[in-house]
Amino acid sequence: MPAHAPTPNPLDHERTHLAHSRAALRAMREDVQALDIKDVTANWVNAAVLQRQIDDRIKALADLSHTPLFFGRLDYLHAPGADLAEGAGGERFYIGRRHVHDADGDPMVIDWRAPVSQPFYRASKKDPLDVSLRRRFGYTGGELTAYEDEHLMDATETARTSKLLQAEIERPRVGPMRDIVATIQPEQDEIVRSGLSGSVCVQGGPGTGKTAVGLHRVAYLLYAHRDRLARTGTLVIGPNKSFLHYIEQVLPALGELEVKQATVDDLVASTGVEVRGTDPAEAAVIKGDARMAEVLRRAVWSHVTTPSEPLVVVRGSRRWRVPAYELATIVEELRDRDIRYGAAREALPQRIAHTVLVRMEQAGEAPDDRVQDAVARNTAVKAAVKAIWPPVDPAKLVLRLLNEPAFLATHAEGILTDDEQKAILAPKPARSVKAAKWSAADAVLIDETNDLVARTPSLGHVVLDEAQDLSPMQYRAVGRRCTTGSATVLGDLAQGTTPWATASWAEALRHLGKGDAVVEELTAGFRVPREVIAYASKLLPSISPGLAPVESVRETPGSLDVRAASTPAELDAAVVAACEESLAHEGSIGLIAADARIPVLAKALEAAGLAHLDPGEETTATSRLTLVPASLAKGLEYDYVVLDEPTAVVDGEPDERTGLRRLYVALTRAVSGLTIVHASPLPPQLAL
Ligand SMILES: Nc1ncnc2c1ncn2[C@@H]1O[C@H](COP(=O)(O)OP(=O)(O)OP(=O)(O)O)[C@@H](O)[C@H]1O
Repeated sequence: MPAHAPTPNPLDHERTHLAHSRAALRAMREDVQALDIKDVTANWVNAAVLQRQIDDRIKALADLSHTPLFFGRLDYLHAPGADLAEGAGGERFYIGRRHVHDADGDPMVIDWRAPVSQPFYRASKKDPLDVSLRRRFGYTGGELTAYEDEHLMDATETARTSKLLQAEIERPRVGPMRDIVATIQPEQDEIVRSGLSGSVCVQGGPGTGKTAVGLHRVAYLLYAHRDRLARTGTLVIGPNKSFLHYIEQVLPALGELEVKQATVDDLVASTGVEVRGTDPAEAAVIKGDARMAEVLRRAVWSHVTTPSEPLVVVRGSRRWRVPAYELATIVEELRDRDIRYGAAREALPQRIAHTVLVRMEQAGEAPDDRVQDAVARNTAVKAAVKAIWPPVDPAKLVLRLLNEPAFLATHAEGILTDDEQKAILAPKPARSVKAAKWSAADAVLIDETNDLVARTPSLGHVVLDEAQDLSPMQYRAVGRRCTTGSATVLGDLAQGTTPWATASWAEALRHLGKGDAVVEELTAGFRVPREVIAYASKLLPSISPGLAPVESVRETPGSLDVRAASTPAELDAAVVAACEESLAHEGSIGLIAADARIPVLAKALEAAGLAHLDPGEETTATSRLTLVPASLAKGLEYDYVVLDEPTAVVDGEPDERTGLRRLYVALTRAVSGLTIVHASPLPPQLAL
């Protein structure tokens, strides 16, 4: 499409292009709807698969009235690739969520993930990347109402912060998390578009866009490596169900419907045990320690015994004898090979049969493969295999370790101290796998054991969000699900609130098996206004001394309000009043409080006639107030936050540092305003 001369009213011109693009999208959809697959395939299975693909495509081509079809425009000085094709002039591209073409196949809108779209996110005055004009579009209720230009090659034009970007970030939040495809920042884009083969770890303070970046990276990778990832699969791992519910619409909005989501607990649920118990912190820390992997490895492999008896296989009138030392050699060879316990066990009968076959050949017989198979299935061989290399049931093995002090002592010798062993032994012995009160950490141990017995299948790419909270054993559980794929690890060391939270990314990545991942840092904050993040950052020296505070991109005067109630009795009323005031604004409101305060506050809200939601329930235009236990606030955000009694949030945790970290999370959930209401004195760090 040739570059046009400037028209008198650019907005009209752009609206025309929008109308034409929409018509083109409609035509694309109609084309797919008109497809008749009756003659293409007679096989009903193929037909069903094809029909599903067509239905998905029709869904993906829907024109959603509130999702702008394009959000940007790039005018190149030369047509991309002009250096290869002489004589090509400038070219104009509209950038949107999906590719749209006209009846001739010429592009009307280019997918944001295509290489020609990249300068929309990366070009700068310093490095214009051949772009003479970058235009951003503003929409109101689906109508194109504004645009903003940057002439990247005009040295006289002064750089301004984008009002459209500011408006996009401050657009009131109701409903689930949304995509940021129109406003991805250059440092975020570098992460989004980094290659599939390498793993990336992103350290970033609250609201720096880690989750957003991780999700857009998945969308990008699916675009760039669609076939490979369709085969191997992609997975997003988040801390809990309400968080996953909050983010679940982002990828579908970007046209990606196939990405799975799970918590770490969901992953290890494949072990089949029901998690009904909890561990004291001390036991959970030890069970989550990477040393447990070695204890389990030893315990599994301890089942293999060195054969001391010869094996005699009777076939017809002949007896074939394999002496014990030869069996021992086979066993040693299998042990030394880097294969799983179960795979080696399956290989053993064939190995023995092979030895028998060699003997037969030496005796002048000419046995074929069928004879080898028959020998492998021979009762004596089966019995020998069972004795030498018995099957291991992972749940039963972990049950024994946690219930039989002597069994644990044998395998934990030199790895866990006596006290550590005592700490993880079940207080009340459980009789069976079914009867045991398994904890979440136990399920991870079983999952590790499963993998020692049979290799866990690997996905193509895994995004791990809020990664700082995982134990080493949990990292291993995630890592074995992407051994042949790559990972995007997202987190903030200052927000680690589990007793086993990681102290360094290098260590976490090692446990994950991705020690070579690049660690990137995001420091620009998009969520929290400057005043609020500065206040919360006062906690940083106490909770994560090495970390730099987030630099908010947003100045919102009056965004922080700290109110003291004179008595505890007044506190509830003051909190309710603060919620009522917040509800006068547009957007979502989160009342965050120590978990123990939730029932009291729920009653107070009810008494005041204020209906509230639980985290994970969707906010709507009429139901905008969510009552959030501090333990579930991580990763979530609200336009206005009322924070109840900070000291209670701190005191709700087993130690002060964890308490202050929990408070840091709670203080950093607000997009437009934070009101803190307290009756007890604030933690001294905040008073500084
Ligand atoms: N480039 C951007 N343009 C517009 N909004 C953005 C951008 N980057 C991030 N945001 C917005 O900032 C908010 C915070 O992003 P996100 O939840 O991804 O941050 P986070 O780093 O994961 O935060 P936390 O550590 O609290 O989990 C979201 O509303 C997100 O949409």
